[in-house]
Amino acid sequence: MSKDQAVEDSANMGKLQISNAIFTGGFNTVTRMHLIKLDTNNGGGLCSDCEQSYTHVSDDEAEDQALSLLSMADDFETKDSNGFGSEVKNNDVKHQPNFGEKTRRSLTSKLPVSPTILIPYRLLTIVRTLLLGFYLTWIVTHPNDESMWLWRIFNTCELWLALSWLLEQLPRLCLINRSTDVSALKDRFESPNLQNPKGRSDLPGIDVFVTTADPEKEPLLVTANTILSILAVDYPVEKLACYLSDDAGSLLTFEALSDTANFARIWVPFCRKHEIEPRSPEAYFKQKHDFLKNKVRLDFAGDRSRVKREYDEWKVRINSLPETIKRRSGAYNSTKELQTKMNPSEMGEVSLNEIKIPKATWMSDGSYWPGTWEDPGENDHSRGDHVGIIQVILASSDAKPVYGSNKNGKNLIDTTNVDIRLPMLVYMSREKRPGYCHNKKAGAMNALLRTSAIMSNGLFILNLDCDHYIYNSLALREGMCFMLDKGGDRVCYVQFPQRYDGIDPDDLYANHNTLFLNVNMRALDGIQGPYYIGTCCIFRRIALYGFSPARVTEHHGLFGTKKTKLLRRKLTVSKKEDDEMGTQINGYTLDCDDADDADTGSLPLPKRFGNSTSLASSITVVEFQGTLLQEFDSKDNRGRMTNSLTAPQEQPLDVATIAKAISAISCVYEDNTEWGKRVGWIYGSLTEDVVTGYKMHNRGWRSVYCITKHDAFRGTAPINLTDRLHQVLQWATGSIELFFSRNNSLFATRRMKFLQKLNYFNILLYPFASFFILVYCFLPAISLFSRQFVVQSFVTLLTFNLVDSITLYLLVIIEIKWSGMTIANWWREKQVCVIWATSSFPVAVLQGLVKFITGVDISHTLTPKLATLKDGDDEFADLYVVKWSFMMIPPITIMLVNTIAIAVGIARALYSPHPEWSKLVGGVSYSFWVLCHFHPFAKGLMGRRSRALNLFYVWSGLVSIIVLLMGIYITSDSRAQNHMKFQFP
Ligand SMILES: O=c1ccn([C@@H]2O[C@H](COP(=O)(O)OP(=O)(O)O[C@H]3O[C@H](CO)[C@@H](O)[C@H](O)[C@H]3O)[C@@H](O)[C@H]2O)c(=O)[nH]1
Ligand SMILES: [Mn+2]
Repeated sequence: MSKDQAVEDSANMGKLQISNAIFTGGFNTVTRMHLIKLDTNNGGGLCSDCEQSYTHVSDDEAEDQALSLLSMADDFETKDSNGFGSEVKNNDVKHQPNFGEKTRRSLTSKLPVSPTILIPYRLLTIVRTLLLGFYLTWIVTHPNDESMWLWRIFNTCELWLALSWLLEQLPRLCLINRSTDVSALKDRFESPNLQNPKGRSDLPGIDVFVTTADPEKEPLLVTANTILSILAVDYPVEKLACYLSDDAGSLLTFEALSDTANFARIWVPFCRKHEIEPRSPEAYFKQKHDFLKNKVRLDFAGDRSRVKREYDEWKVRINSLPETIKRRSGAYNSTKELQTKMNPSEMGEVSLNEIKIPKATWMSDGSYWPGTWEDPGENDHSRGDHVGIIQVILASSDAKPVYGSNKNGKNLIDTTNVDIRLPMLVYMSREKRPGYCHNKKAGAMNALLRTSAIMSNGLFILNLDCDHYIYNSLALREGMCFMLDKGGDRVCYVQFPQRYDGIDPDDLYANHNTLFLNVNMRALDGIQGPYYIGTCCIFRRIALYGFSPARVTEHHGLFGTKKTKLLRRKLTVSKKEDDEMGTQINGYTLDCDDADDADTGSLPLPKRFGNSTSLASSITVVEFQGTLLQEFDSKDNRGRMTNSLTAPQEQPLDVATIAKAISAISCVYEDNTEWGKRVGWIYGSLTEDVVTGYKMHNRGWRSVYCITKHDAFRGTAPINLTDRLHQVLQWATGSIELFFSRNNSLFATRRMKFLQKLNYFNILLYPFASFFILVYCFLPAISLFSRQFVVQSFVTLLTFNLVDSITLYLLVIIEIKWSGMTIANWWREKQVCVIWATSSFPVAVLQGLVKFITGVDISHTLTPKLATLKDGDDEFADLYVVKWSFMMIPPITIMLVNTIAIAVGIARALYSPHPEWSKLVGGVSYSFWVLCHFHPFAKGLMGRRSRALNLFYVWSGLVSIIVLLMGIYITSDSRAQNHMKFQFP
C-alpha cells in the first residue's frame, strides 16, 4: 500500500474507526495499524464466531490492512489548536474571572482539631516523654551488676523503643481535619454564567491509570470491575480517560477489556439513572442491605434485575475467555498447519515433517495477536519480548451529552434523559525486549504517563492498582476540590486511604492498617502531607514531570504593579536563554529554578518527531476560572521535543497521534533516554511509591490526605498469613534497598520540612531498627533461664510500667476519638508490629544486604488477589491456608522459647529452697507479655493443621535450643561461668 493511500485512508478515518484499530510498534520497530473486522455482538470472541470464520484466515500479515505509519508520523505537525488554552491566552482581558457569590465559596476547609482533644493530647505526650526520660536515666545510671550483658541489651532496646515512639508521636501534635465541598465545586465549574452560558463543565481532565501484570494472578473479573467503576464515575465524560496497562501483553486482558466496554454500555447508564453506589457491579450486587431503599424511580427493581441478568451472563463470558481463546487458537493453528502442508511449494525442499508451525494465539477476527502467545517459545511473542500495543477501545466524546431512548428491542433499560456517553478507554501494553529492564510497576506507570501525555494529556492523573475500584463515585470530585482550591497549585498529589473489602472480622493480620492510615498519615497531613502509597492517589501531572510547585504571585490589575513587571521580564529572559525556565501568564508564574527541574521539564520523545527550529524550553501554565490549562511547547537544544498540547477535549485523537504515542511506550526507549532518572515514577526500588512521593516533597510540593466518610476506593488484601508476610517483606525490602542505593536522594533534602524529613527517616529506617524488637522478645526467656534480672529493681520496673501504661492508654483513647480507630484495631497493630519485626523485617534486611554486596536483584512477586468473595461459610477459608516460609522460623522460636522458659522458671521456683519470687514474676510476666503479641501469628498457624506445621516445629525446636544455650552462655556473668552447672530442677 502506498504512502499516499495510507494518508488518505487515515484522513477519512473517524473516531469510530480509530477504536477498531490495533496499533503496534516500539522504539525501533515499525509502527503498524491493524483494522479489526469487528463484530460488535461478538466482541468477546464467542466460539461460534471463530468456528465460522477460521477458514478465511489470511496467509500473512501482508493481507492485513497494516499501514506503515512511520513516514506519516514524520509529516505530522502539531497544529495550533484553537482550543481553550489559546483562547484564554489571547483574550485574557475579556476573561477576567467574574466569580459570583456562589463561586466564591471555598472548596475545602481546614478545621483545627478541637482544643479539648488537642490540649490534653499534647500534655499527655509531654508527660510520657518526661516519664520515659526519667525511666531511661534511671536504668542507665543503675547498672545491674548481677547481669551486665542483659542490662546493656535491655538498655539499648528501651532507648530505641522510646526514640521510635517519639518520632512517631511528633507529627501527631500538628493534627488537622479537612473537609471538601463538592457542591461548591459544581457551582464554580459547572454552573452557567456569562462566559459559559450553557454551564459546560470547566473541570480539568483526569487520566486514570490502571496496571495489571498477570491475568491469572490478578483475575480478569477483578480488573474488569475496576474498569467499570471508573467508566461509571461521576465526572464529566469528555474530561475522563481510562488507560489499562497490561504487562502480560495478554490477549485475555485485551478481550476482557473490550467485552467490559460492551457491558459498560448497559452498566454505566444504569448507574447514572438510579445513582447506584458503589459502581463496581460485583460489589454492588453483593451488597446485603435492602437495595430498594432510597430509590425513587418506579422502574428501578425491573431495571436492576435486567442488568443483573446481563451482568451474570457477562461474568460467564469473562470467566470462559481462557477456554474460548484456547479453542479458537487451536482451530486456527490446525487450519494453518493444514494449509502449509497442502502448499509444499512455499516451503521449498524442506520435508513436510520438518515444518514447524508456531502455536500462535489468534484474535477473534482471524489474525495473529501481536502480544504474548500461549506457546512461550516464540520470539517476539513472549512476556519479555513483544511489540508495544495500543488500542483505543472507546474513543473520547464531545462535550455535549447524548441521551438514550426508550426501552425497546435494542435497549435493555429506558435511558431517556440519561447521558449514555462513555469516557475514553485505552488498552496499552508496552514494548518489552530481552536485555532491557522493564522496571515493573514504575516502568508501567511511566509508559502510561507518556502515552497519555500524547493522547489525552489530562492535567491530573489517578493511579489505581487493578484490584482497587472506585467505591464512592464522587471521589474524583473530592480530589479536585483540593487541587483547584486556593493554594491548591502547591499540591502535588491527593492520597486517599487504601481500604479493603472482604477482610475477616477479627482482621487477624491488621490488613486495615488503621494506625497507619487513620493516625500516622493524617498526622503527616498537618506537616507537609502523607506518603504516596502506590494506589488510590490523584497526581498533578506537572509534579510528575519533575517541576517545582508554582510560585503564585497575585495579579495586581491588568498592567499592574512592579511585581508583575518583574515577572514579565523574567518571561522575556526565559524565551532567550534556554537554561532558564519560568514563564508567567495571568499573574501566575511557574518557576523552575533549579537545574534539575529544568532538565526534566520536557517530555522527551524520539528524535524523529522533532524539528530543530525552536530553542527555548518553556512551560506555560494558564489559569482560567480556577482551572489550570497547561501547554507544553518548544524544545530544548538537545533535540528532545516537548508536547504541544492543550486541554484534553481539544486533543485530536487520530492515527498520527496514536502513532506518536506508541513509540514512547517501550522499555528500550527508557534505557535510551532521560526517563527513569528524574521524571515520573522512580525506578529501582520495590517501594517506588514512597520514593516518588519523597522526591516531590523534596521539591517543595505538599500533598494532601483525603479521608472521606464513605471510602473513596476499595481493594482486596491478602488475608492469609503467608501472603501477608510476603507483602510486608516486599515493602521492607524496598526501604532497605533505598538506604543502600547509590543514587538515593534521601540525604539531599532541599525544601522538605524538618519534621517531614524526620518522618521519612523513621519509616525507612524501621526495618533496620526492628532488630531491637527481635532481641527484646528473647530477653525475658533468657532472663528466666539464667535466673538473672534485666534491671536492678523489679519494683521500680513494675511501677514505671504501670504509670507508663496509663499515660499510653490515655493517649490512645484520645487518638481513637479523632481517628476513627478502635481499641481492637490499635491492639492488633501493636501485635503485628512485633510479628513483622521478627519475621519479614529481618529477612528484608538480609535480602537488602545480599543485594548490596552481590548486586543480585530481588524479584517483585505479585501480591495474590482473591478472585471473588464466596458466600457463606468458606468466605474466609483462605485465612487459614499456611504455606511454608522461612520467615516464620523466628516468631515460632520466640513463642517456643518463651513458653518453655515460663514452665521451667515456675517449676524451678517451686522446687527451690530459696525461690526468688520477684525475679520469677518479673520474668514470667514479661515473657507472657511477649507471647501475647504473637497470638494472631499462632492462630494463623494453628487454624488448619497441615503437614508443613510439623516441619516448623522440628525447625524451631532446633533453633530454640541453640538460641537458649547461647543466651545462657552470654548472660551468665563471670561468677556463673566459673561453675557452669545449670541444673534443671
Ligand atoms: O511488573 C509489574 C508488577 C506489578 N504491576 C502492578 O502493580 C500493582 C501492585 O502490585 P501488587 O503485587 O498488587 O502489590 P501490592 O503489595 O498489593 O501493592 C502495594 O505495594 C506496592 C509497593 O509499595 C505498591 O506499588 C502498590 O501500589 C501497593 O498497593 C498491580 O496492579 C500490578 O498489576 C505491574 O503493572 N507490573
Ligand atoms: Mn495489590
